[in-house]
Amino acid sequence: MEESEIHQKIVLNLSEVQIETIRNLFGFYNWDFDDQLDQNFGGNLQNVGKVTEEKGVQTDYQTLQDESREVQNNVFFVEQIEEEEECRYCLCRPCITDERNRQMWWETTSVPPHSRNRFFRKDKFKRFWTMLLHRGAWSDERYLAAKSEAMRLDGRQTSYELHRRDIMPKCVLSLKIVATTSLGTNHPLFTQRKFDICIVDEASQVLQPACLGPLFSAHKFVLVGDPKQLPPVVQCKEARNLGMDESLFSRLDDSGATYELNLQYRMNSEIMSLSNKLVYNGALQCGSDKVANGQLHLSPSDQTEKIYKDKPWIKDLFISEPYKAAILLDTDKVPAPEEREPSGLIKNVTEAKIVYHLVQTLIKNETND
Ligand SMILES: Nc1ncnc2c1ncn2[C@@H]1O[C@H](COP(=O)(O)OP(=O)(O)OP(=O)(O)O)[C@@H](O)[C@H]1O
Repeated sequence: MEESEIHQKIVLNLSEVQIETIRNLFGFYNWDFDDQLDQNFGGNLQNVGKVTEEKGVQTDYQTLQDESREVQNNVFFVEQIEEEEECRYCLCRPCITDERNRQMWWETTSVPPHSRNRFFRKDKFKRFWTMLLHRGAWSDERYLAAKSEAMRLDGRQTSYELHRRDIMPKCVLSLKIVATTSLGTNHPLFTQRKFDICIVDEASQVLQPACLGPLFSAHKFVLVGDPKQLPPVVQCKEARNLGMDESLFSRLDDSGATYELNLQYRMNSEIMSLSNKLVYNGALQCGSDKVANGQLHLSPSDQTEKIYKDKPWIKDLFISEPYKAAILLDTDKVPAPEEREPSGLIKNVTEAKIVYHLVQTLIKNETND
């Protein structure tokens, strides 16, 4: 090992509980350590930056540094209109998170997003919060008062002291409909307000602990799911045997509480009969005659005719007859054997080629269906 590597510092940004644990551990083994708290960031981010910069890794601290430079060039400058009322949440005149005023900061493209924030929403959202940081919002008395009130209101006491997004602008708090993943509901938006109804889609595939989280943010809930589809994926056999793959939907499923939706609009009657015979015991119905009799009408182009000449089996598949709505292709005699790659993945090149030809034929038809 290189000498320089041996003397590298490891610097962490920690919660109080983690600090206490590490102190005890280091004390027990009599190891040296320094507490280096940075007041501005609530942790020792500066040192994280120093250590990882040497290794050429981009860090949040570096991003902040880059952003600070940009701030000097007024990238985060938000025009303040004195006559407007100041928003008590974002401390701007007028409120910049209001949909009408969004363009005042939203369109800035000169700051490259951090690699972890490259998705559109995260990137824009992060810029907004960084901008508030540079406006000194986090140390403003009004912000601190609102923050302690938010902490008082949050019965769940999630780790607020490290969370800069605990104060939501009024316009965000008052959104009527919010979509999220089950695990996304520890976001302050959900801890600081209660919704009328929480609708959990695909609830029969969500683990019970994950499904319960969002329900605490609403007065009523509706679970939407299909217990005949896959249950939650639990890889551990022991956990499965102990019932971990039972969804909240299955647990609460009861004729008094469950309303069955039997009309479907996605398959014609021929395709539906497969599902009905295999799974739903005849309960599924087509929502309309149009759906029941729906067919794909293909208008072969010159290119399709050429494909049909070379591969007559494809022409046979695409005949527009109701009885041809669901076709099973038996590749046993082709043959189309499966191959296992060294990584353990299974592939079937011949079947992939068949799918390729079918898709090509569909694309080359002159149809708008
Ligand atoms: N009332 C309706 N009239 C016409 N088409 C509809 C109607 N309801 C649903 N559809 C169509 O049926 C298809 C399936 O609908 P949707 O995705 O809402 O079903 P779902 O039960 O949520 O499916 P999943 O099993 O994927 O959760 C869509 O193409 C949708 O446009």
